Amino acid sequence: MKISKIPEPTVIRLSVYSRFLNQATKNGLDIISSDELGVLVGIPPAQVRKDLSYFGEFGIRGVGYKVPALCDQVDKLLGTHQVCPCIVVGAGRLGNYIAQYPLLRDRGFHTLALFDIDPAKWQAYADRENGHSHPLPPVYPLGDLAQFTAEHPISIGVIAVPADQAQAVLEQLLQCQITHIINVAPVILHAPPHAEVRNIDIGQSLGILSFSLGFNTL
Ligand SMILES: NC(=O)c1ccc[n+]([C@@H]2O[C@H](COP(=O)([O-])OP(=O)(O)OC[C@H]3O[C@@H](n4cnc5c(N)ncnc54)[C@H](O)[C@@H]3O)[C@@H](O)[C@H]2O)c1
Repeated sequence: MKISKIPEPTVIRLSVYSRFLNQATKNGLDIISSDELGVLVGIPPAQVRKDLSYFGEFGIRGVGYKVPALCDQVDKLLGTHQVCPCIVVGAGRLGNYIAQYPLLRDRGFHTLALFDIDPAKWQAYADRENGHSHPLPPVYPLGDLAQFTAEHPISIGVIAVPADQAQAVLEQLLQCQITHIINVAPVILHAPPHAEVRNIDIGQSLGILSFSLGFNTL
């Protein structure tokens, strides 16, 4: 099935189901109905049934869905069942956190390396490595980005640098043929149509909540 044929809001909901179903599988839940799934993830059951209809007649009529099998199908559709090699540019607090976050690794998001302009960040990695063996990804100079990406197939690049550096980093990633990008810097980036940039900004969500709370004074 071609993922491009599925509308984006459905893909977003599938990733919500995936998160829930992975946890439910770990907890040993065997069967779930679309009604139960809808209530538990906060999506109307009719919408859940419509979304899951992308899998054809997969559920057991009158019973529901086998949780591990449904989880497997959703992850296969999203592509999260396979390893997705990533790099992170900006080895600061957030960049390191993303690179080391176990849940992302569990979901196939493997950070192969971080890149930074600050020699202290490469040195910190070298010191760590000399001290003991560890599973953390290496930190390299930004100048090594082109060579590294030529030698390793990278699916996703993460931009975790200060806002005023983010556009330049985006352009460097594009030059390295990395077109699928997560940007956590609080800035709007300008990307060509063939690139897909996803922005993640807690500040933006706070603004929306602040409005919902009625904090506006107009
Ligand atoms: N998305 C969110 O909700 C959220 C939350 C917190 C922070 N942020 C943003 O994430 C970004 C990183 O935050 P942080 O706290 O990790 O910052 P940080 O200062 O700890 O780390 C930034 C790193 O980027 C490196 N850097 C600077 N310019 C670079 C360049 N051109 N190329 C490569 N590396 C470069 C720095 O040397 C540093 O190691 C910032 O833009 C920050 O505003 C976003």
